[in-house]
Amino acid sequence: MIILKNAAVSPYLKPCTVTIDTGEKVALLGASGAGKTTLMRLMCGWLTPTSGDVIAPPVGEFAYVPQDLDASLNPAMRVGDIITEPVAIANGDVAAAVARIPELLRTLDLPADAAGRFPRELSGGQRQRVGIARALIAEPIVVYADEALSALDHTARELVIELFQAPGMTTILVSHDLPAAEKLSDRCIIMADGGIVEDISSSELWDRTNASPARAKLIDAFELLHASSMP
Ligand SMILES: Nc1ncnc2c1ncn2[C@@H]1O[C@H](COP(=O)(O)OP(=O)(O)OP(=O)(O)O)[C@@H](O)[C@H]1O
Repeated sequence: MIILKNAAVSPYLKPCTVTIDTGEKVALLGASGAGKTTLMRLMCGWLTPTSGDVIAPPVGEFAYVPQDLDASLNPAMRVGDIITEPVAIANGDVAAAVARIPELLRTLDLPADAAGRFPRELSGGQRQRVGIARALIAEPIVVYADEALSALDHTARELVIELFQAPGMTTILVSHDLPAAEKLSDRCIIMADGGIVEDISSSELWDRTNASPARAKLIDAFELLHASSMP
């Protein structure tokens, strides 16, 4: 469970109060600069609130999937070591993590011998999937994904969508992609000007009745983009 009680990061984030239950799938939505990453960093414990409280799983129990998965891989390390690195850093059971690699490679549709290769010996899409394997190796109970999905190729995206649906896994994802947020989450937290302005069920995402100005703008932007991409 993640609990924020009036948690603020002055001057960037206004007091935010939110409770996320274990297993919930939550999307953080909002325009650029709305405060999504700041809120996520607060939940990860990478930022300390200047006021209020944050209760969230500690390092070792959550995974963070960065936006640029490919660039997050160390080119000088072999894929197997890259994948198990978070376990080694957390002083976890590296041998058990190594034993999980073959299954993870299969799940993510990566070559069976990928662990012995360097990132440059894989395709761009395969490297992205190595980044996902790295995030999932420690069997996190919470996964934070900061705009990670938009950069994924189709196969990796579908795989990640499936993995994120695992019951019991809490997923918090920052997204600019409304259809993806609707598909991947049960709940949408809409942010604007450094604060939470709406906390709604994903089924209400497209309903303009009582929509906050921030959500109405997101819907407008999506429709504009969608209309302009029509022939
Ligand atoms: N360390 C910092 N120094 C200065 N400004 C900061 C810092 N951290 C956050 N901000 C500001 O706080 C606001 C929220 O930033 P944040 O990165 O959380 O937005 P976001 O909603 O994730 O945006 P984007 O979608 O563009 O990534 C922005 O105005 C940003 O410039």
